[in-house]
Amino acid sequence: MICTVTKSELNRSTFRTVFDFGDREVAHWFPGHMAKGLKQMRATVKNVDCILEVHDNIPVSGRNPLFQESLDVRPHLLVLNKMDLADLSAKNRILKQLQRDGVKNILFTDCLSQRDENVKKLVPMVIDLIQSNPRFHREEDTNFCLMVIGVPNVGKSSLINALRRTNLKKGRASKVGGEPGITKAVLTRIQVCERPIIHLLDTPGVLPPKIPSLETGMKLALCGTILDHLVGEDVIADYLLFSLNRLEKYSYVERYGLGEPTDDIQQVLKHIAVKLGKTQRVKAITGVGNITITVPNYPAAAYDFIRAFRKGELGQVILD
Ligand SMILES: Nc1nc2c(ncn2[C@@H]2O[C@H](COP(=O)(O)OP(=O)(O)OP(=O)(O)O)[C@@H](O)[C@H]2O)c(=O)[nH]1
Repeated sequence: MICTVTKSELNRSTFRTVFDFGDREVAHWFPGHMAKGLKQMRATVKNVDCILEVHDNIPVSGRNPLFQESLDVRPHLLVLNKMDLADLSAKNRILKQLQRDGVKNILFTDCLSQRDENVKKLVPMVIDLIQSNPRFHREEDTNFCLMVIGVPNVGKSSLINALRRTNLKKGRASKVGGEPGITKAVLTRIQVCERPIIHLLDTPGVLPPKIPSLETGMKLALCGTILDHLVGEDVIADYLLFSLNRLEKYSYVERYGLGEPTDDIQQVLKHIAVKLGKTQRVKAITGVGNITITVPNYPAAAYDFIRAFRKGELGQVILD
């Protein structure tokens, strides 16, 4: 049998199979003030009928085991948001994995879409869940109260806005931000449905992500859960390239005019910088005097590469 291996395939066979995280210290990646939320959430949970736990394209390792330990006393719906950015061919595998972890109720959403059918299903699902579980001291109350929780930047505020848009035809109530931790730890009740009356407790639900390994930490960083500068945009960009190659998502090659997949982040960033005109003129001292040379602005290119991924422009991906 004749087996033809292209030059590009041969190159790819030399790509990294493991990422070298170095001796980074994840302990400092998560600002302490966010951990305070958990205490507040524990105190609040007794006034809640159902918990909406929101996650994005790290649906398994992005979850915080503290949730199961301290908040899993109420009916629970896991909302996997940003599904427009996810590779849905992995959906069944993820569902099985989550079911093995004891998660029974799961809904996939895209909160930015005005026509997401699953956002419409959320209220009926929640009502079903509440009515099939004991409500204890809240049995007489005809109004329902939900709590939204999740690690930063997964779209909790966007979900609240989508629910208001869908069920009340109302606009934004919750501030949406691209930086993790924009939702402040203040308890706010936001109405999301008229019949029955359903309120959501916005904002206390920022769980500090549990970072059991550098790999999980880097996935969280890639999805914008951790402030970029705490991890380093250069290393996030390199981990992004590593992940795209591992998942065989090669659309970056054409987008940045690279010719073929590469495992070399400097090469990718150089192309991005040139393509986007993100170059800097710097002075260099040579043996024959000072000259000005043009060099790629690597930080700006890294920033652009990461942003493109988060907007789904480098393909649909599930990192778990
Ligand atoms: N593509 C896509 N982006 C989304 C979706 N939902 C939210 N986003 C974006 O994700 C970013 C974070 O959204 P927020 O709603 O502020 O997230 P949050 O969980 O409230 O954030 P914190 O306040 O940091 O806890 C924003 O840039 C949103 O536009 C979605 O379904 N799809």
